[in-house]
Amino acid sequence: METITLSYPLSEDIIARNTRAQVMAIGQFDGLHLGHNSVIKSAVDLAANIGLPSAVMTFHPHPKEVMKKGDYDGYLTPPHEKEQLLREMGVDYLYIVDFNDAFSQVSPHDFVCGMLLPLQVHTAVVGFDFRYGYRGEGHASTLREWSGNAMEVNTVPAFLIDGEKVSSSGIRKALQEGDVALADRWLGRRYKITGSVMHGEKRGRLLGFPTANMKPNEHFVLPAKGVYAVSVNVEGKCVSGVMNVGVKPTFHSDVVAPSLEIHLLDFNDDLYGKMLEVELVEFIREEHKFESIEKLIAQITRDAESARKLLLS
Ligand SMILES: Cc1cc2nc3c(=O)[nH]c(=O)nc-3n(C[C@H](O)[C@H](O)[C@H](O)COP(=O)(O)O)c2cc1C
Ligand SMILES: Nc1ncnc2c1ncn2[C@@H]1O[C@H](COP(=O)(O)OP(=O)(O)OP(=O)(O)O)[C@@H](O)[C@H]1O
Repeated sequence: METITLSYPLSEDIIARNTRAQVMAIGQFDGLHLGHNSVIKSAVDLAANIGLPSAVMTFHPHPKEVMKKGDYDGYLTPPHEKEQLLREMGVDYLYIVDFNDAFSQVSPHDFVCGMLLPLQVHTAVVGFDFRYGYRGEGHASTLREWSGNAMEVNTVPAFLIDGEKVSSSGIRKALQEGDVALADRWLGRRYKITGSVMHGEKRGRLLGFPTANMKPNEHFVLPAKGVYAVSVNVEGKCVSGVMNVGVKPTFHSDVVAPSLEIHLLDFNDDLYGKMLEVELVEFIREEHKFESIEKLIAQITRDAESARKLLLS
């Protein structure tokens, strides 16, 4: 797969190199959940059937981040992970459009005529509720119209689970409520956060539970504060663990930003500076302020046992 970054208006270079018609799925696609998969798979399958390359057009940064919408809280799949997942789906070209204030003002007509037609989009594949252009005024139904019938448009029906439309915002909400099972069901895989191990306050070892303090390498959506059973990829090796997402109220009363701390089961190597991929497996409990360190240690011992039962038995 080739990744191409674009900005509006398109440069002469980009227009000149795009000489081949393509089938393009268009959308934000944060999370690449099962609804997104059905749109992208439909584009990949159609492209194969008619002998054209398949493409995905997405936008970065997230429009909600640029437009300072109050409900923006990070990425489910930052660009690097999105790229990897799309490659695995067999997409030929990934176009990442620079989403900025100026681009947010581009009209639906100009998006179609100034971006999709010069990129030789033969068929645009979008979901039933796709919106585009200034204030989201463009609909799937107007794509063909603005192209003067030069472009085909395939609209994919809603992908539902238990009667509900699978959506990125639903997955964000589920994670923020600690509902890992729902997030996983809608994603079609486990939610994963990637980051590197930093030095912490070095208290964990004294408690008998050394922890890797992880700094996410992107602005990921964080799950609800609490304790989770996790499966961790440490340099290609899969290790089970238990993670606390929280502010450690037993020791601090003024911390606001939650930290991510992982205790790996049956593991003793030095992890500082290493990259971890942490998959959430199950929510175990909420974070508490304990009245003594002994009570905290007893609880973490039970947490580690719960994680062991969930992951290793
Ligand atoms: C599985 C697990 C559960 C934890 N639960 C809590 C908790 O409920 N309340 C709390 O104040 N700290 C909790 N902690 C955080 C510990 O207080 C923390 O690991 C310790 O302060 C060490 O921090 P440091 O690595 O930054 O030195 C938990 C840690 C782990 C690994
Ligand atoms: N469940 C779904 N079924 C079919 N198409 C979908 C589904 N979810 C999204 N799409 C389509 O995928 C493309 C990308 O959509 P978008 O990223 O806005 O999805 P979303 O999950 O609904 O996001 P949000 O929850 O943030 O509104 C659009 O063309 C959209 O119509």
